[in-house]
Amino acid sequence: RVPIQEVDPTVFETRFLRKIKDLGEGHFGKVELCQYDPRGDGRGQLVAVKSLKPESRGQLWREIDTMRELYHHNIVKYRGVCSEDGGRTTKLIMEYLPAGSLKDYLPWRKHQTDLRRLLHYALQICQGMDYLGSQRFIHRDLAARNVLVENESTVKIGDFGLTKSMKEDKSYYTVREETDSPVFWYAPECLVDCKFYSASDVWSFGVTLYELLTYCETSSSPTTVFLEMLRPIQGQMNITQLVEVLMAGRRLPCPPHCPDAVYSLMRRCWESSPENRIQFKDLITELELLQDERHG
Ligand SMILES: COc1ccc(-c2cccc3nc(Nc4ccc(N5CCN(C)CC5)cc4)nn23)cc1
Repeated sequence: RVPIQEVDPTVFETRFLRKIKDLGEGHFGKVELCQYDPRGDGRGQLVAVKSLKPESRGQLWREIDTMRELYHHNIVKYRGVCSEDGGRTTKLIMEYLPAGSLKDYLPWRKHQTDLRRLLHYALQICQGMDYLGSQRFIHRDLAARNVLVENESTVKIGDFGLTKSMKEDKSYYTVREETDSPVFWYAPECLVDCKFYSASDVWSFGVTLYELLTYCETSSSPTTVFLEMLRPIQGQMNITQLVEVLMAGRRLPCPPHCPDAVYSLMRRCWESSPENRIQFKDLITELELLQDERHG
């Protein structure tokens, strides 16, 4: 009997990985669209391939180990890894979502996307985040740019570059000096104490909900609005000014045409102290109630 060659489907060979285009880059490295075509018939699957700058290699393995353990309808699927030159460079292979992130998708679909659908996306993000929290992970970079669109009824959390595991039962993660941190998505405790709790992800979700209700348009983005609010006196905005404004109780404004009930949900994500913030499981309940109301 000839033994059937056991092929590990999560091992991708470089020679069959054909780059098609760049999908995005960050301080981490980059994500490319590739076709994996081992049969060479041009009918291989499309995949999103994340590679990191060499100095962040350790980070990529943490990200790979994170994604390997996550199975949820609203989290982008891990496909496998591709190691080159003797494992010195490793790439993370994920399912490819053709429509891109909410920031790529929503501004162009503004007129086909009603409030009910926005709340449906918000609910799915909370379901993904509630699952992430149940696995003792903290995302630390939840924003519309990291939420990917599978189709007009499904979105998935798509980037775990800053996700930290809280296995050793700590309740927060101490942020190292981050290069270009998404400060306008950060809760006060992250800005002041460099501490990231699961409740800090709830704050970021509130900002992401604000982005959804403004259709992810750059003109009304959190960065634009906060910078206007801070109107940097001596030009360059600094973290202290942002903290002062937040400690004074200032928050992003209610987006145009956003119902009070939805804005009050955002405000409950932006409570100054983490323990007073609403949790993802309660956000799910509230968003489901709002959905039913909208069913009429
Ligand atoms: C921070 O940059 C990224 C880029 C891609 C991903 C990622 C991870 C895991 C799966 C996945 N699927 C897609 N799809 C996708 C499709 C289209 C576009 N854009 C098309 C239009 N362009 C103007 C912008 C990019 C971007 C991403 N992106 N993507 C995550 C972070």
